[in-house]
Amino acid sequence: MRIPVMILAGGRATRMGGGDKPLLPLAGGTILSHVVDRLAPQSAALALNANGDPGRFAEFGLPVRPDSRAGHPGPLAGILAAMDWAQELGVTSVVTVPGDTPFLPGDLVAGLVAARGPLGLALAASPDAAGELRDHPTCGLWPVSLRSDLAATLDRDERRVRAFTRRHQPGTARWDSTPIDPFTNINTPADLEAAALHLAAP
Ligand SMILES: Nc1nc2c(ncn2[C@@H]2O[C@H](COP(=O)(O)OP(=O)(O)OP(=O)(O)O)[C@@H](O)[C@H]2O)c(=O)[nH]1
Repeated sequence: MRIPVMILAGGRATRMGGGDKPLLPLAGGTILSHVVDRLAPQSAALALNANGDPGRFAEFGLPVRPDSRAGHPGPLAGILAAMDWAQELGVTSVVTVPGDTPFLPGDLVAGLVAARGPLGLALAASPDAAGELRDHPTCGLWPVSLRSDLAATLDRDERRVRAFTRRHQPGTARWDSTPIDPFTNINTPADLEAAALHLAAP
């Protein structure tokens, strides 16, 4: 099953000092180019969720969709935009990934599809430093059937992605480090430096 993927790039990057974190240079490309390279072979269609002038992402040639609900900060607004896009495409599910995770697995979409819960929701997960399995709630497979519940959640000004996913019995797809955790995200300049070193290693 080929499923569309939306890359969430609507954050404010406060820990990075502001601006478009996905467009920061990384190992001969940008953080976002690494995300796109990993997702393009496994998705039926790719789009970006970002607000403001879409022209700054022109080099990628991807559709850029703003948050469906302006004034609702946080990733849930981006996930709603992904569901709206999926509905327009006439498909029943959509995958979202954060735009600041350059090491995503090459079998992400297939793994999420295989792990779907009873309502069709699946989240990616990986063990943390203590070995505890930790889910990554912005990296998941979302059934469009949850759209009206998600819109109502935003209308109530609830912003926590985990609180939303817990209500919908998510399945969990696990990936281990190879040797880096594939869901490592880049939040700070030190994270960016560490990612560049990892990619430069032989
Ligand atoms: N559409 C949308 N996506 C968001 C928003 N805030 C965060 N995200 C996305 O959610 C994912 C996780 O974001 P965070 O790391 O929590 O936030 P960030 O803006 O990237 O960075 P910080 O401001 O440093 O926390 C990333 O893919 C962000 O692009 C938002 O207000 N709207």
